[in-house]
Amino acid sequence: MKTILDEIVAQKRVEILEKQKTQSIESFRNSENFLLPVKSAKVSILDESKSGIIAEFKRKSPSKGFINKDANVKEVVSGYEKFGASVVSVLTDEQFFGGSFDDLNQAKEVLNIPVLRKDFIVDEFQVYETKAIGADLMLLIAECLTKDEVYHLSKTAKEIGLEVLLELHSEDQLEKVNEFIDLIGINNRNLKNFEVDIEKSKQILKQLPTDLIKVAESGISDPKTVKELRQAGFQAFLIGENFMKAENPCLAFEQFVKESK
Ligand SMILES: O=P(O)(O)OC[C@@H](O)[C@@H](O)c1c[nH]c2ccccc12
Repeated sequence: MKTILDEIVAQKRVEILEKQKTQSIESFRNSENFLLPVKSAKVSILDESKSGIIAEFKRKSPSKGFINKDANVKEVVSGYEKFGASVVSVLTDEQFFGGSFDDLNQAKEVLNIPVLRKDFIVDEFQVYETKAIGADLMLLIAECLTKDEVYHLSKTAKEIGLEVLLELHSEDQLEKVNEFIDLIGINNRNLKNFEVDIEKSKQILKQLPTDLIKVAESGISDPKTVKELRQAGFQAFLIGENFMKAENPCLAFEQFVKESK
């Protein structure tokens, strides 16, 4: 059966082909951002003066539809940083998540903490693009990549200075972890059917390499859950919808951080 993830990836491949008509890896290499140093998410997450939260800017999602269509990106992400976010995640997929490069650029303009490009990266072209648009790290989703693809894409990312967050959803994807991965995310949300199961993160955690930063992703809406996951051994928490759906995402974030300490 064709899943939403298959649909998104198929669409990505169409977009990449379209972009390749006018852009090339070479053009990315020559871009202004390309030689700029990246900010380390690893370092920021381990900085104990911050919350450990990777706060996400997400306008919509395939599972929820519009969450906050017209949110002001600069306002929201500045609040995230001010109240202790370790990293900001910005969706750059347009069709399914309502994101854009412009959102990422605007976020970059006001932030001092690292910015994660949240998208569906399936081709080397997008890795170079990620650096060219000024992101500090990128997401790779194990579910839609072979072990070889994860290896190749993460190696390329490291070569150009980007950090890599590899997202896993099940134990059998652990074999895709390699030496170029900086952070491992366990997605509580099954991208095939959108079911959320917090216990999932805890189960897989026990089997993760100890030297990597471990991120619990998705479906977190209670500060107590963060405490619980931190106790279990997670160092970072990727949270989007819970803040974005609030009338004032910054305030919601501030409150959440206080209660999750
Ligand atoms: O909004 P939530 O439930 O707090 O989840 C954030 C983040 O984990 C989620 O947006 C996400 C996790 N993996 C992804 C892959 C692609 C797009 C989005 C995602």
